[in-house]
Amino acid sequence: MGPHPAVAAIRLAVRRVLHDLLTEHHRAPAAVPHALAHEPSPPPLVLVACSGGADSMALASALAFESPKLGIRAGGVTVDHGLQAGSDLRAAEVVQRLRELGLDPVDSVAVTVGRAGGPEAAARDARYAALDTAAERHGAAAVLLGHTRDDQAETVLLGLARGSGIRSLSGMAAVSGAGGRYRRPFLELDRQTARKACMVQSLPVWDDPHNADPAYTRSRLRHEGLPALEKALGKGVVEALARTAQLSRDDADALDSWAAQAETTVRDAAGQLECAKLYALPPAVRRRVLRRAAIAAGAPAGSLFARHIEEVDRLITGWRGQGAINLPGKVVAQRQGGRLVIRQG
Ligand SMILES: Nc1ncnc2c1ncn2[C@@H]1O[C@H](COP(=O)(O)OP(=O)(O)OP(=O)(O)O)[C@@H](O)[C@H]1O
Repeated sequence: MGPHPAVAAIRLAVRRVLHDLLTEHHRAPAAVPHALAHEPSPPPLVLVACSGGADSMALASALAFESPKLGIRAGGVTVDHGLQAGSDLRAAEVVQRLRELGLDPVDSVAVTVGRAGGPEAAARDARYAALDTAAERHGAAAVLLGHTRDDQAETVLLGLARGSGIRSLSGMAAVSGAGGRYRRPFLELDRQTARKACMVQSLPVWDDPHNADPAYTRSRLRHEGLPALEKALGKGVVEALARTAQLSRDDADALDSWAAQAETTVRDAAGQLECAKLYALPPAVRRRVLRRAAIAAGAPAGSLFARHIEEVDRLITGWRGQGAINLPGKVVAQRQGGRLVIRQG
């Protein structure tokens, strides 16, 4: 008898990603010192980022099962955010569970969570910094994350509520980070399947109380927003939102490359942006050109919002002699004799 369907599903999802990694590894093996150049390159190491929750425990179990069959080394990292009493004990417990699955090396990394951008963003920044460091320390080829289709649907809704265009609707990528380090094998799998896979394999899981705390936006969305949407629109809404993410990502990539090309055609010989040529571009491309120009002038991408770009756009499409527009990073945009000048002032 084969494994339970939920276990088969998580293993298949992980196997696909491991196959991709092996193909990439054989195509571009890591640089080796000259003396070792003739020896076979060591098998790649893949780490699972594990909170101890159902999604990442399911991921760890599937990695532990699939990696030896493909000659891949598998390890794990858990990050202790230090946000709850006893979080160090919980991290130690996760380490033990990962070792019991046969993963090696397994690390627990304690981080200090700052305040920048709010509690969720600060914890995320600290977590990714710790995962980056762990991956580099061990020379890992990839770090697997347990984001599911449900997480993706939540991310799309959060982007939609920000009102900043299709890039923010495109959610999380299956491959991201420096050199494609982060992989999300469960992005097309629902949370229930991951949880079920843990249950049937008798894997103990830890339910993060933050996930149920209504003080957090994502938690409210998970427990109130999405269930209300499902009630109104039907069960397929999560899948539809996840599909929206993929379609939006492709559209956003296409528009970005269009804008990169257009930018070279709207500058004069001195490199200044010509307002008439900007005016002739489709709005979606023009706004991207303006955003690129503002970032090139020194505006930090993370602080540059849709409303900033709309104001700059009005210098082109709604010109009535407005003054200079102040942008984040002390960048100023102003119209001067048919040219749009964007510079740090
Ligand atoms: N403390 C942590 N240590 C290591 N990895 C983490 C930690 N917290 C989250 N991750 C990684 O990020 C992924 C997404 O985490 P998040 O908390 O957003 O989702 P989740 O649905 O609660 O996941 P999980 O059920 O695995 O905790 C996790 O599946 C895991 O891979």
